[in-house]
Amino acid sequence: MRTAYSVETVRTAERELMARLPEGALMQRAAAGLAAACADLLGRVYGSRVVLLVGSGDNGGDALYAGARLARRGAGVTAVLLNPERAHAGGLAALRRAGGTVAGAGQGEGLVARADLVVDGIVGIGGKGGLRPEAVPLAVAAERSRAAVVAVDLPSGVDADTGEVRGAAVRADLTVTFGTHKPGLLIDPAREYAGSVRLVDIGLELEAVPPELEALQHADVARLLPVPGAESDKYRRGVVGIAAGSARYPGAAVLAVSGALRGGAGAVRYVGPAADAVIARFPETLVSDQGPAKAGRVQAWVVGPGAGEDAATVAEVVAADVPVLIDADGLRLAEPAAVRGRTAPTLMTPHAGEAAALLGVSREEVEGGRLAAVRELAGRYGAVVLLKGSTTLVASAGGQGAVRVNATGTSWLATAGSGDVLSGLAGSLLAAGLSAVDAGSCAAYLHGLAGRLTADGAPVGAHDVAAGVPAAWRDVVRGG
Ligand SMILES: NC(=O)C1=CN([C@@H]2O[C@H](COP(=O)(O)OP(=O)(O)OC[C@H]3O[C@@H](n4cnc5c(N)ncnc54)[C@H](OP(=O)(O)O)[C@@H]3O)[C@@H](O)[C@H]2O)[C@@H](O)CC1
Ligand SMILES: [K+]
Repeated sequence: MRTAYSVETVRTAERELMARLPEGALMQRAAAGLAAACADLLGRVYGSRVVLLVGSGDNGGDALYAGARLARRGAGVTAVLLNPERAHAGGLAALRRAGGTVAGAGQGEGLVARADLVVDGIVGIGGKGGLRPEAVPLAVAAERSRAAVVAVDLPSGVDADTGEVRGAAVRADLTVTFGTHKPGLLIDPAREYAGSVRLVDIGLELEAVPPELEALQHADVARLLPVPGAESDKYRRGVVGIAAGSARYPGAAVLAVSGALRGGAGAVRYVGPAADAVIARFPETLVSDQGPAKAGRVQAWVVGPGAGEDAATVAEVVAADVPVLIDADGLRLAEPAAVRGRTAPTLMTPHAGEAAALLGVSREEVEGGRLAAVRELAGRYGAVVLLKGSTTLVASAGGQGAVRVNATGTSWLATAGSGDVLSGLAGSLLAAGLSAVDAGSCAAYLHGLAGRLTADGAPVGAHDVAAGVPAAWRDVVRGG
């Protein structure tokens, strides 16, 4: 499991560790890891041109000490000081001793344009808001230049705790972060600014503290996925009910069923007006022309994909005493009080637009502040909420505790019907006995991986993604 901790938690752990270590030891650990990552990226350090962008805090100190290490290995290192009076004194002295030079902010843009490597030490976890105006031209020059850009701890200008980006921020090829991932490194939009992320262990002790974010890895998903025992029959493996599709949108039903068939349930039961289309494509589906309440036993329901205006079916499913996944039209049609009143687990799976409608805010607000939005929805509905997107988030019912973040997605998954497949898949995992948080996060993981494996750099349709789920599942259980 990969975890990310809030700045407040990092600060507390940092204080405790600093009290036990000689002064400056932590910064030296950070700088050593940073310099090693820079050297790896440069390939040849000797003779390379390195420009350090140095702000007034310890983030700049890390950059200066790392620059000193690179200068000792023969790099030409120049520090551009944004605030010369307040630059880290020890770091500056170390750089000078190693043969590095110092320039004012006015020379920065020209230096950046000619550099092989730019180290962004403008601001780290002490930052508030986007970049300040004096730092913006340097960030722009770094983006335009052919130099590799390495961010120290975080790309300057992004919010460490939320992943929000207000105004300009540095775009990095690599972020070298210390002690733990920060939430912003795993959540869009900030995640996109970070490039690839390298974690440097500086000895912070965080195991006893609850993280802000958790990201499942292959081994975690492999442990959670259902495995049928020798005694299993279809009912013991779980039956998932799909109440989806309409005369207008029969395809949503077909796609939800296609996901459900690959999610580990022993059988898929379909109720709704698209039974013919479903059976034609997937003859193994149990179809019923009765409503959900009369359809026969299921261990979990999926309701909403392509449901159109069928509020009665949504209400019937929401009243069921088994785990329920509510998606798409179902999110709009479900009575909030009925959802809140449920006692069995509920999993809601909105995309940003649907989440915005439920919260009464703009889509941009949800996309810019995904973590707050998913927690808020989970709190309001007392339900597990899976907020879809390039970094899908899953919040526990009530919105407290660690939020799961999924990073297996690919932008090729932004295709019509892809969400219907995800719903079926997650519903199937719910029926197989996973908790709503596990079902949602494992489904997002498999769905993202299936998208990657199937797309392999080319456009794919939602049905291809569903067909790719078994390969993703095998990849996970075989350890990648
Ligand atoms: N955690 C750990 O264990 C370790 C942490 N370490 C390192 O320390 C870093 C944190 O250092 P920090 O606390 O000195 O804060 P930092 O991020 O340098 O910025 C503060 C300065 O930035 C300024 N500023 C604020 N907002 C701004 C903006 N938007 N745009 C531009 N400037 C802005 C603000 O200026 P002021 O408001 O005072 O004028 C203030 O002076 C951390 O990220 C990591 O790199 C490692 O060395 C070792 C172990
Ligand atoms: K930085």
